[in-house]
Amino acid sequence: MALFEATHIQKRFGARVVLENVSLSVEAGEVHGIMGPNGAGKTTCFNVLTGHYAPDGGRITFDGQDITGLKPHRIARLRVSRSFQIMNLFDDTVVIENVILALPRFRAMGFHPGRGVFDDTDLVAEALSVLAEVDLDAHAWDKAQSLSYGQRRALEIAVALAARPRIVFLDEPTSGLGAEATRALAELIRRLRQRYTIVMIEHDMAFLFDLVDRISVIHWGQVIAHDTPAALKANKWVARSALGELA
Ligand SMILES: Nc1ncnc2c1ncn2[C@@H]1O[C@H](COP(=O)(O)OP(=O)(O)OP(=O)(O)O)[C@@H](O)[C@H]1O
Repeated sequence: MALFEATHIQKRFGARVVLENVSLSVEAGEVHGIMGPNGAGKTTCFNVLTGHYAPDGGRITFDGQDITGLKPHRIARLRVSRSFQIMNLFDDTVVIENVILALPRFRAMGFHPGRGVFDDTDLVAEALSVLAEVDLDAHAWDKAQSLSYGQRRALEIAVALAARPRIVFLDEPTSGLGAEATRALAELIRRLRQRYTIVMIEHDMAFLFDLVDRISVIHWGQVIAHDTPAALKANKWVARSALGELA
């Protein structure tokens, strides 16, 4: 049984049908890529899968449980995490604070005016271990705004990992990164894949094809192909219609 499965997902905005019939499944331990031309509906698909938009049709299951239409916080509580295309960090704070604020145990404690973010040494240790997973533990007490662009992307991923997700959705992780930072990110994802199931939208074909087990190609509101990178490269029709760079 697939860990995460979406069947016949539909989503429209007014009269505009963005997802007409999207079905995809992700196995536990897999790195799954989502690609397709600009405006194909990839981010909309993520938004539906993670509860940010309610679908107009179709069904989504996670670990056998129907999660269709659940609110984002309910889905997040099942340990489904996501990162966003636009960097979503608290810049004025130190690196580790970004992670502490995302820890489920910190969030469950609620807000108390007298309590500081760093008061609980167990939470600090937990956040440090998350930062170590993305190689940012040495920068834990630096201001978030002092990080390089590539390190900021790693911190964003750490924020997504803070909930110890069973599956993590990354929306265009290489966007805005130069060649060196992209290489470092590929290395990071190679390590993370040993612990996490990952789904990522990506435009950088070389990056994607190198890292993923399978790819779903979204075009015209549907998954037009679903296969391994090698098989997709060999599929001339897919290459012409959706992979521009490879054609
Ligand atoms: N909230 C919304 N209201 C109306 N239209 C929307 C909304 N969100 C997305 N769309 C439209 O849905 C279409 C698909 O957008 P989406 O961002 O999902 O595509 P994408 O494949 O992620 O594109 P890109 O690769 O450029 O990020 C676009 O035409 C977009 O304008």
